[in-house]
Amino acid sequence: MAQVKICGLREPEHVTAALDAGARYLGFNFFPKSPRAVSGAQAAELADMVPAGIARVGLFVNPEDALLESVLAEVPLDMIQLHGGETPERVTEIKARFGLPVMKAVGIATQEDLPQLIDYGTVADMLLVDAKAPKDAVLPGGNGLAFDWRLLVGRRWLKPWLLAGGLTPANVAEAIRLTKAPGVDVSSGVETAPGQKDSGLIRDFIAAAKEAP
Ligand SMILES: O=C(O)c1ccccc1N[C@@H]1O[C@H](COP(=O)(O)O)[C@@H](O)[C@H]1O
Repeated sequence: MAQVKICGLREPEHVTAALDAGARYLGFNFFPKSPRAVSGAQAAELADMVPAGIARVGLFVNPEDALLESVLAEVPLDMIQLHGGETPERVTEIKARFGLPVMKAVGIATQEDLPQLIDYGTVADMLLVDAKAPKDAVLPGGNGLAFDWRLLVGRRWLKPWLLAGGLTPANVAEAIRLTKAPGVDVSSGVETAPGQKDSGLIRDFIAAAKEAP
């Protein structure tokens, strides 16, 4: 059964909805330009609601050490998600310095992008296979854009991975069926407007992912 990450949570009711429906990963966004960004204090309150066994993931984009230090001093995260242009060397450095597993996002548009998944698979603990953001996008993820999932058919990576990018309650089962993704990650597909999560959509998404063949 596919595991589910709900990303960009900001409200206690949506954390409860995700936990009750069976999410395995909950994402808190620390990228200031995102409509889903939370402060350390907000995230600490949400993180306290999460039982053992469910991973609290902090999303960062090209973070400096000072940001990681200040967030980790306040929020008990279980994993760091790196969603910018962090190099493999920077992934290794962050893992060593902060002692947490790292999930590295890789943007995919064409098959030329796929070798990055091999490179990052040697250093990251998990891979997040997302749609490549448009060149002029403000956000490097969370844009509700999908890529051609057929690029992933028959591929295997060195590390556990999640599929992301434009997933919704309506298309997630087909995405899992086609790619055989062991897990999926969603942000805008469970929202009614940017940054506005919806408990019903969260439940529908998780149910559809768990029922996927
Ligand atoms: O969600 C955001 O605002 C965001 C900002 C900066 C980097 C990544 C972000 N979100 C991640 O992108 C994937 C895909 O998003 P979507 O479902 O297509 O909206 C999401 O799962 C987050 O991990």
